[in-house]
Amino acid sequence: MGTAGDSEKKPTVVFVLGGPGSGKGTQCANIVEHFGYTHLSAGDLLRAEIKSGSENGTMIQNMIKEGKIVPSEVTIKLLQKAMQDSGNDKFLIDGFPRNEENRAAFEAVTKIEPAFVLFFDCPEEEMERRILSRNQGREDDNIETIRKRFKVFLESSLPVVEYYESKGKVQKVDAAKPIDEVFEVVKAIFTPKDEKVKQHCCAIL
Ligand SMILES: Nc1ncnc2c1ncn2[C@@H]1O[C@H](COP(=O)(O)OP(=O)(O)O)[C@@H](O)[C@H]1O
Ligand SMILES: Nc1ccn([C@@H]2O[C@H](COP(=O)(O)OP(=O)(O)O)[C@@H](O)[C@H]2O)c(=O)n1
Ligand SMILES: [Mg+2]
Repeated sequence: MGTAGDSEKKPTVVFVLGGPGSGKGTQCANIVEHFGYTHLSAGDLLRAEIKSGSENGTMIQNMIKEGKIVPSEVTIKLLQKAMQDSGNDKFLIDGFPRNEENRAAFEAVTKIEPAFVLFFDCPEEEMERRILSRNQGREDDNIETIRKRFKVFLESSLPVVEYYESKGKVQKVDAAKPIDEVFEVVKAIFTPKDEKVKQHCCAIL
């Protein structure tokens, strides 16, 4: 029962990374529908924690407003609880790890290595356009905070992507294309290899 050395199988985790507005949440919803994963957005979990009136709420709210990254201890606890509550064993972890501290702590605490990292690559101007027309009433979707989030993304989050790149674990997707075109590429990444062979055979028959 969760003790070291037992035979309990570790869950499958895919980290979904990309700049603010690159389409992580949008594509995760599509992946859930087609491939039976549970979608856990670190940002959504932090926003729910603020709403719940938790003692960390004010701290989290201030950090999000400034585009800063919340200490991993807080975020990892929320992720672990959501994983347990889901009853599933396949997870898309969206917007996490966002810095080296997030990454190292998650690995140390959960002992889980991601199966791979899905990275949405999108130019900043396009991400800015998308966030400014997102209309989700988010306190951090204003131009001042957006600029700060872009800076944090370049300085702290991209190095995490590079770390996984050096381990050969990154599946990079051109996220500047329309939603359905991005999903075609994403779908191919999640489709098991034997299925792809089958589809290819059917296509040429
Ligand atoms: N490929 C795309 N092309 C145009 N708009 C998109 C695309 N993907 C997402 N969007 C829109 O851009 C906004 C940001 O997408 P979202 O999934 O919330 O990104 P993220 O979670 O990476 O911040 C949303 O309003 C969404 O509908
Ligand atoms: N791992 C994470 C993820 C998000 N966050 C905070 O939550 C904010 C919003 O994250 P998000 O993933 O919902 O944002 P988008 O990339 O979806 O636009 C970030 O700018 C951070 O302030 C965090 O502190 N740590
Ligand atoms: Mg999101």
